Amino acid sequence: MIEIRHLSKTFGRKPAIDDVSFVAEDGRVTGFLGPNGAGKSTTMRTALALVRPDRGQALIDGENFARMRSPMTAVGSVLNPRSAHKSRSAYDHLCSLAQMNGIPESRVKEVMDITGIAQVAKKKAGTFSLGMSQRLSFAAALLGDPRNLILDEPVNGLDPEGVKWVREICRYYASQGRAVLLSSHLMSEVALTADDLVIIGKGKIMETTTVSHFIEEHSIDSIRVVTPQPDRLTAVVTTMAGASLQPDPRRTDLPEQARAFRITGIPLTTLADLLAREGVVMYEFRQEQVSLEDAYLALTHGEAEYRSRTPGEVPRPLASPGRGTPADGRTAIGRTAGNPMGGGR
Ligand SMILES: Nc1ncnc2c1ncn2[C@@H]1O[C@H](COP(=O)(O)OP(=O)(O)OP(=O)(O)O)[C@@H](O)[C@H]1O
Repeated sequence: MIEIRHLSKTFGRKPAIDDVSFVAEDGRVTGFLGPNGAGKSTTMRTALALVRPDRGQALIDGENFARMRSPMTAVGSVLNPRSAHKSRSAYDHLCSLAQMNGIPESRVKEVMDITGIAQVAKKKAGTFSLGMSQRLSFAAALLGDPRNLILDEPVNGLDPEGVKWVREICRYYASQGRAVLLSSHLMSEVALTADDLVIIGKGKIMETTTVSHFIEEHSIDSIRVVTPQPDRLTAVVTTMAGASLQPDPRRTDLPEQARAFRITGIPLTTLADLLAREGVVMYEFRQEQVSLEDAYLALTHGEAEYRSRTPGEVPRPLASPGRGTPADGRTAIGRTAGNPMGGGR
């Protein structure tokens, strides 16, 4: 069990985490979800005594990591896929970790098989792709057959088979009664893997719940209707108690006179019958579910430290005629607006 109790840490003047508390229970995968810079890594690194907190404490099976006699059997961690010495082979890297921690060499072979890197055992870690490096990090984490796993964005750089494998490893360890704490900024990934959910934004815990409860709470059914008669549609829907209608901004190849709406609070069949009876013309009529990713983004909106913008949202500097400026005064977005994806730090 991993217990995070009232952890706070400020770097310089900036609080990275502020009074963070939650428990990753045995036998469950706990998804630790938050946008970039939310404080996930700081929390995990504090639990592993790599960051000293200003306040609070983190306990693994009731013990402080820094005071553990046999840390590798208590907790395995995947923090940085490129942590192995570049000029060492994967095998030598794992052997030296095993030796330092009193783990038999036979376990090195086992974890290489489990993580699928046995074939590249003699290759230098520096030549590994990001995905292979991530597998090597996992091999190191599993060496001590740990009772707990702390995994910081473990699917980064993995191919679909690797992503599925991480999911299976997490589920397998949880099924054995161990605690798995898994960070991600992708709700879709966490929803497929985790039982419990801790959502963090700007260093503060925003929600602790279970994945199934989050799905139940946030999966709202809506009906998308496209019609050339928006006034008639609005008039019909507003007569229905509990129904509400909003314009749907996703205008995918609509005829000019058509408008798209999202309608909630009314069963699909009731609405279909009503619109047919009233003779409202429809070009499109279908049920949609708000995706979990949308619900999560709505929850953490405003909590992201680094937000990307689409090229259209980035203000264009006024074009002054000169070298490289098209003759008609247009500016080239890619050149003038920087990286439209933003995001990194
Ligand atoms: N060693 C450090 N020195 C200064 N600031 C730091 C340090 N480590 C983290 N921070 C800052 O603390 C905040 C939280 O960062 P953290 O890495 O914990 O977030 P995160 O949720 O893991 O983000 P990401 O998903 O991008 O990895 C950020 O503002 C970050 O810049």
